[in-house]
Amino acid sequence: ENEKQYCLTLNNEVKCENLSNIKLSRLDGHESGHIENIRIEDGRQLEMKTLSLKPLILEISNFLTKEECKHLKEMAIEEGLQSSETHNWDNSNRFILQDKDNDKRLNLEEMKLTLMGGFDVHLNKEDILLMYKEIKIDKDNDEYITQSEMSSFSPKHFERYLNTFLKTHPEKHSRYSRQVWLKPDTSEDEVFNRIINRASTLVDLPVELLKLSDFQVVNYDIKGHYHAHWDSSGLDKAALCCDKVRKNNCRICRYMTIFFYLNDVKDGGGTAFPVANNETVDLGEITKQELYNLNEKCGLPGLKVTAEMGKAIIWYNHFVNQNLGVKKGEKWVANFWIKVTDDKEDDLAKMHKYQQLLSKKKKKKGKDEL
Ligand SMILES: O=C(O)CCC(=O)C(=O)O
Ligand SMILES: [Fe+2]
Repeated sequence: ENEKQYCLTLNNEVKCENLSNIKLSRLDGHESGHIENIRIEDGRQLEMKTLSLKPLILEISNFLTKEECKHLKEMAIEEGLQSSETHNWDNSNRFILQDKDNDKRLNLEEMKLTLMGGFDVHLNKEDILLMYKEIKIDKDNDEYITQSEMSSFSPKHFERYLNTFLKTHPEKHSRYSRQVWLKPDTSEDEVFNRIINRASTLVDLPVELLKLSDFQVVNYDIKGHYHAHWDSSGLDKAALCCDKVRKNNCRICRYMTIFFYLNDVKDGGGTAFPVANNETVDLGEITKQELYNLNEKCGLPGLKVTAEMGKAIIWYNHFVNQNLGVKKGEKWVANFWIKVTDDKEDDLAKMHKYQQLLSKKKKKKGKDEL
């Protein structure tokens, strides 16, 4: 009866409810192409279009105004963008020899997987053969690397070579961009907070949840891209969500992604979902056909979304997505990754606490203004 109450903000209203009454809402899908009119807080009427049902992907053009896009870009520049690395090259603990067939040597395919895991690079056979030649590892030229051929090489040797190689082959990066985290929880920026509020209304999730989530602005230059990937980790792993444990083996728990395009790209720069609008997804096939590799596969088949300033797309995670690379101009986007762990009570407690903090701040501001 005396169940604990949690207070959360939605549509500018704080509501307090029992744990069991609070549900994580999820927008409904309609058939692909379906358009629903929505009205946002500044009075503008927008269209929300269903792009895919499986997974649910929705598109809202002009969700952000030109000024808001510009503002987010400026905030990012002020904060300082840094090269995106999906993997920390300093610790080579992901460099694990992928001797799949257990024959105590690596064939080209196995080396490819080894380097992909260790350094987030997408190499083809020619790239690897060139590397063998340059670093003189394949002594007998048989395209196999045996234990003895490997013995005088360490991950550092590969790393050094690949660093140089990637400078002239940026398309072989798994992710080639610059990025910066903006901080929704502590930011007092009015425009940013307005955007967060609008997004909260759009996806029908409390402001506190969005404010405790991850917001990242990304800038792509020519050849900038991000290969197909998951925005969230798989559920099957025996690890805790990264919020609770800041360990190497934690799971990234992102319930959904709200994705913003902050400029019009002159050529290229779309986002591809290679397995969208599919009833069944065969992960083995994705890997085998390298559907995640945009250089080789150009993001086909599946859904492609063009980059247009102010457009927002939202989707619920646990399916693959991919982009197409910038051909001309540059590309600015922002990811709003909505984090939900597997512990509802803990999430709500955090949000509730944050809600109290927010309302305290508001009150204080009010007093100061008098
Ligand atoms: O830039 C894009 O189109 C997609 C980027 C993306 O998926 C990501 O940053 O996680
Ligand atoms: Fe992504």
